[in-house]
Amino acid sequence: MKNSSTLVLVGGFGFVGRNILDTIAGSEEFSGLAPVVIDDMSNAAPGHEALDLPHHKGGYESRGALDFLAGLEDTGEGRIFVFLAGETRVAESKDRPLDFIEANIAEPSRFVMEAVQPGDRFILISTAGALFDGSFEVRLDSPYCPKNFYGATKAAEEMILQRLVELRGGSFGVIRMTNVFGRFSDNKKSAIHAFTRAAIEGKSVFVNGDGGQTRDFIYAGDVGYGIATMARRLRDGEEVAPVNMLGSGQSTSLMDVIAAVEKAAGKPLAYEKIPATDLLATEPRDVIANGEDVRVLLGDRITPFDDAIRATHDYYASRG
Ligand SMILES: Cc1cn([C@H]2C[C@H](O)[C@@H](COP(=O)(O)OP(=O)(O)O[C@H]3O[C@@H](C)[C@H](O)[C@@H](O)[C@H]3O)O2)c(=O)[nH]c1=O
Repeated sequence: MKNSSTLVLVGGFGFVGRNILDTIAGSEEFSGLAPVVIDDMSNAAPGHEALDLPHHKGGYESRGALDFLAGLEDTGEGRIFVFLAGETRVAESKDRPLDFIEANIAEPSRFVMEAVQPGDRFILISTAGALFDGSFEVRLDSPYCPKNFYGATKAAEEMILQRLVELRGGSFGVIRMTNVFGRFSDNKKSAIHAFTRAAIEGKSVFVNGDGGQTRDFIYAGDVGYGIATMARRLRDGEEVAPVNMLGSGQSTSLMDVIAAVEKAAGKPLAYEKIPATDLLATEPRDVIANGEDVRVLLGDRITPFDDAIRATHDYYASRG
């Protein structure tokens, strides 16, 4: 039996990181991965205090984070980085574009130059929706055509970090995700989370446009499993593709999201349609990931949409 490999989750106490940690803690399959977390706590999901694992609370770009990495035991197996940090709000990227360059390109680049060592493996978490214009089914080899500034920074980040990681003697892979929803999303402002919280609290929501825009929504538990699986395959020396995608392979409109949230809540959700013309012009109308491509990491382990909405509703309902 090999030693465990250190799995460094940068931004690991946030929404997706917490789902990865949950997966790893819950299954023998991932016992070869020893997670550690670097997180500035700006988006930490509740309950991280109870997690018993090595961590550094502070920005990954700070000296303290690099010292933390240097102080970890060398298992002789090399490290696997999962880089989750960054700006993700499509709607905000047109208002403060330079923040997105700093958070999605400049700071991650500096981190790679300082932290990555020969033999390390680096997984960048990226977006499947925002890299493309929404006019075709997204495939692993689809050419970049972002419609918004956020997507442009993620495309640039993928290209730049790949080169930098390789310059540092590491190996690079990317996992692009469609719209993720589910447990530990307390700080997320995205549609399903906003709608679920509003349904529980009896509040009203805004629907941009006609609500006919579609997204490929994927349950966060599946995303946690998919990312942990890529890390586990790297650790075991299995062949992995440089570009990977996590999605459900199904498309759901915003109005269908409302119907599913109402079903889970057992009551109607009040909403108001607003034009939001400027914002909609910068978004893909439809996002769907190719069904075969998402099975590379997930196989058939894709949670049905209604079950995942119910689990999300129950998570919020239980939090009171
Ligand atoms: C939050 C919200 C969204 N919308 C609309 C905007 C979009 O057309 C659609 C989906 O919006 P969002 O859920 O915000 O996601 P989005 O489709 O804008 O996509 C993004 O999702 C983010 C979570 C990721 O970080 C990004 O990487 C990207 O995938 O719903 C509303 O109409 N009302 C709302 O209250």
